[in-house]
Amino acid sequence: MYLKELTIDNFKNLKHQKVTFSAGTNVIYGSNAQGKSNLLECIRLLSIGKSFRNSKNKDMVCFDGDYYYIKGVFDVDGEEITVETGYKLNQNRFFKVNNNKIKSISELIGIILTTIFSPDDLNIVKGSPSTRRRYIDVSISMIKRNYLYDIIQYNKVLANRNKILKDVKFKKESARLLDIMDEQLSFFGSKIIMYRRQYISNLNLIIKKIVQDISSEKVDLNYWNNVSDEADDIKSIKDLFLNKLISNRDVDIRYGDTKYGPHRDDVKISINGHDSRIFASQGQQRTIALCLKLGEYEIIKSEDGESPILLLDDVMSELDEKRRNYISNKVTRCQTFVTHTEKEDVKGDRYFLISNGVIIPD
Ligand SMILES: Nc1ncnc2c1ncn2[C@@H]1O[C@H](COP(=O)(O)OP(=O)(O)OP(=O)(O)O)[C@@H](O)[C@H]1O
Repeated sequence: MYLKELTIDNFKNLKHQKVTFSAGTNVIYGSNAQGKSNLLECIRLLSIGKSFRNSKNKDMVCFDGDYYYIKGVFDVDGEEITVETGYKLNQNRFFKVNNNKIKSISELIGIILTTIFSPDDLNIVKGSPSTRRRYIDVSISMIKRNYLYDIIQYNKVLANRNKILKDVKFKKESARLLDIMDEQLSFFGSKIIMYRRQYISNLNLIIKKIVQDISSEKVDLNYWNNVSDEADDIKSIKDLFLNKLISNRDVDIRYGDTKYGPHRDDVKISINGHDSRIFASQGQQRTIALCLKLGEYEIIKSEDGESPILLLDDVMSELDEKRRNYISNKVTRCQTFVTHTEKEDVKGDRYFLISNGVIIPD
């Protein structure tokens, strides 16, 4: 799959422009703060419906404008697919696929596959469990169509359950409501746990191979959750989860919060047998982050049959030659966007200079 043409209007410092790209490697170069990452942000937004820099909608609107609009024309297995998004200040954002409005991001994710490498990937290794959950959830959503829907539903039920738990006027009706919510929470939660367990076990196998190729370290991923250590079929996980919710209900009421469930999940990453959050050096953290992303790329490719579009945001300069070559050899025959300050440093099929928000093909 590849992005053929991108139309951008008022997205951050990128004013109105239409650009066509190569199906191979597109090198986006230019000085600092010219709009290179903003361009990758547009492409990622069309793929997962969210900014990879966690920008809010209003912050993505150009300072002197009141809306932004992005349209990408993609080739997916020979078929042309158009994805559009737009936002006007104080209105709702919209997404369209082939001119049809879609209701939820869960219908968008998985159509245009992308994997992004950015310096912020280090946070997956050293950040909080929620950062690792987000990384895993986006990766799984790309390949499992209903996964994001399950997550959204789970979070809605969880928020309602916590609201009831905190309600000082806890009554008999509240107990009945909690019965219904525990049933729903265990229904959606068991699916999330099962998919995460399968995905992380698969990723762990792939990463072990990648690590061997690029370093002498030993990296291990372990899925951690407080519902079930072993069970990997939905029914057993659901029963275990429901029992925990019911038996812990009094404690949950006391704390006004739900103790058990995938909202507390983590991925424990160890390097040479030690917790990477505490013991990994900067260089080792970078190696792990790179392997996590390469692993994600491999899984999406093998599950979908199509290579995701690769977005390499300012990462080449941080890697040594061995790792740069490894990426280049690994990701052949897929469309790539690489941002860099110097044109000469990166081999590409087409080059684009970005200057003050204007994309100029060479
Ligand atoms: N809403 C906005 N409206 C206009 N400009 C914005 C907006 N948000 C960010 N910018 C500008 O976009 C520019 C940053 O663009 P970007 O992050 O893409 O830079 P870059 O070329 O990747 O730089 P670097 O090489 O330093 O990473 C900054 O000048 C910033 O002020």
